[in-house]
Amino acid sequence: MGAVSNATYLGLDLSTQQLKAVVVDNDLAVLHETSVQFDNDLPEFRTYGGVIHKKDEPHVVVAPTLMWVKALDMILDKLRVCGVDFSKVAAISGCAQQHGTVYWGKGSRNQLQRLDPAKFLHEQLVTSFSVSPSPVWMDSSTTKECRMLEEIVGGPQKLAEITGSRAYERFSGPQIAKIARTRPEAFSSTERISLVSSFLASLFLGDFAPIDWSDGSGMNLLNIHTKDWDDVLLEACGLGLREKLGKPVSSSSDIGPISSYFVERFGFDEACRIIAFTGDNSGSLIGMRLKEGDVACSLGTSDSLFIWLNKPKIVLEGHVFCNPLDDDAYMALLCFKNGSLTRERIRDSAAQGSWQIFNELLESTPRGNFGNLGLYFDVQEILPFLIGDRRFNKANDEISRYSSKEVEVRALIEGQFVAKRAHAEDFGFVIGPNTRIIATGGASANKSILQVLSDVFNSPVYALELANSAMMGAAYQAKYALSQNESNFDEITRCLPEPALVCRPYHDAETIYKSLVVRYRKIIETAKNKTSTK
Ligand SMILES: O=C(CO)[C@@H](O)[C@H](O)CF
Repeated sequence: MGAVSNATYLGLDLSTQQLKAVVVDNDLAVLHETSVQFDNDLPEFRTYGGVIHKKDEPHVVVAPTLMWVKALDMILDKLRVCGVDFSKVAAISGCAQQHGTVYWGKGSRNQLQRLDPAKFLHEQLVTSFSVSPSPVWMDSSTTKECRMLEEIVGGPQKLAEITGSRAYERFSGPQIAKIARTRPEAFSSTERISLVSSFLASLFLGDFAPIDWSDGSGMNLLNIHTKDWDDVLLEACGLGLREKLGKPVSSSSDIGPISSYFVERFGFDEACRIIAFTGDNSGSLIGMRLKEGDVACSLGTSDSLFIWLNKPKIVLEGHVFCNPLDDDAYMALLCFKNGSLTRERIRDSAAQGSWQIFNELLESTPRGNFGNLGLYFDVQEILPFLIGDRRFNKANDEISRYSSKEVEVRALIEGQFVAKRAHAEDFGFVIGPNTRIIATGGASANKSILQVLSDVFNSPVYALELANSAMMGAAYQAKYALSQNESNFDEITRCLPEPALVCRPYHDAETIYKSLVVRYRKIIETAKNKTSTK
């Protein structure tokens, strides 16, 4: 079918809380967009924020694999009811929450290859998974496996040099190693291990889809220089892992035709191509059309900062991933686990659950918040590795509560962004006079929050018309991958509007927040020392 003028492209984002889908035309304009919210639309799975926190196993966080399958059944029917003509879709790509792992049991490939178009996917795949529910990125129960991986290659610095990151609890390698150690029978009966991204691609492909280099960089298993698995790390995690993972591919690979299941059930053209799916942050980098020098700030379930890198660097905090658009480039990522769910907690406790009241409270307090600074970590934070709430007054005494709700609200938002700036500077992000912060994710629609982001980074903040940059990135990748022999990515996306300026920093911002960043560093050093001596 190729890139013909009336072609459309389907992009999906399987994020933590929902599955989102968008159909764009040949000019990448949105024709249809819809979503399936896991908690509300699939209540039978009893998730909160799309995940399940295991009560009897601290730090274990999972998500029902079959819920994701059922969400795909639902979202395609929602698109069909919206009037989408699937026969025009020339290519499909997607992205998904990173690091989560899906374990396909013995015989599941055969099931994928022989799906009955008269039935729902979830009816046919209910027995396909050897491990379910799936461990997801919010899990932090694999510290033992992290230390093992670092030790086997000669330490965290060496692991970061090979895979782009020191070992992190949420990364797929430590997660797989834990399954192999604690559930050896399930591990040995596993035919294929997918990331959440390649799992979703497998459904469309009707076969096991390969892991792409960019999302594969979030596993502590892929050598980001050779773009191949590191055998020492594979063997340390589990026997036969190379075969279970399959060969990783470039993120803009055409991985094959759509499964006949979708042709017969939904009317897709058999010429529709499936493009490799990738991680949600990589999808956002594509959707934001990030330029060198820009800093992307994604404000979602997790918050993340990322930049384009022309070459890798070795860091002990943060991550270097293979670039999803340019096979010779990279991207830097800093991830903060306590994002929107923490903001919603304080919205509910301090602002009666109303964003309007939240914003009024935020705007009623001065920059610097009378010297108060707060850190709010509902779940084990990644950067810094701390958990719990910590509130400090202007004398830097830790206190149990603030005197007013408006101080609490500002302490949350300033604390989240001061932490981001401190860790970004430690990583080597250059925040200078020409820096643009490009905001995306749900909270990027909140101008009051973006004003604090602008002040803390002393940089102007821009936002895209569409907050769902990861989903849009998937649609752009679908078209780009089909057309990359004729046009480069900039040419493909030139028709799109540039990010719009939302706010600029106040003149006093740099003075206020430069000192808050110093204070933040001292607070977390003290807190980490206290935690390590416990
Ligand atoms: O863990 C993360 C990145 O390393 C998060 O951004 C997840 O991808 C969110 F789904």
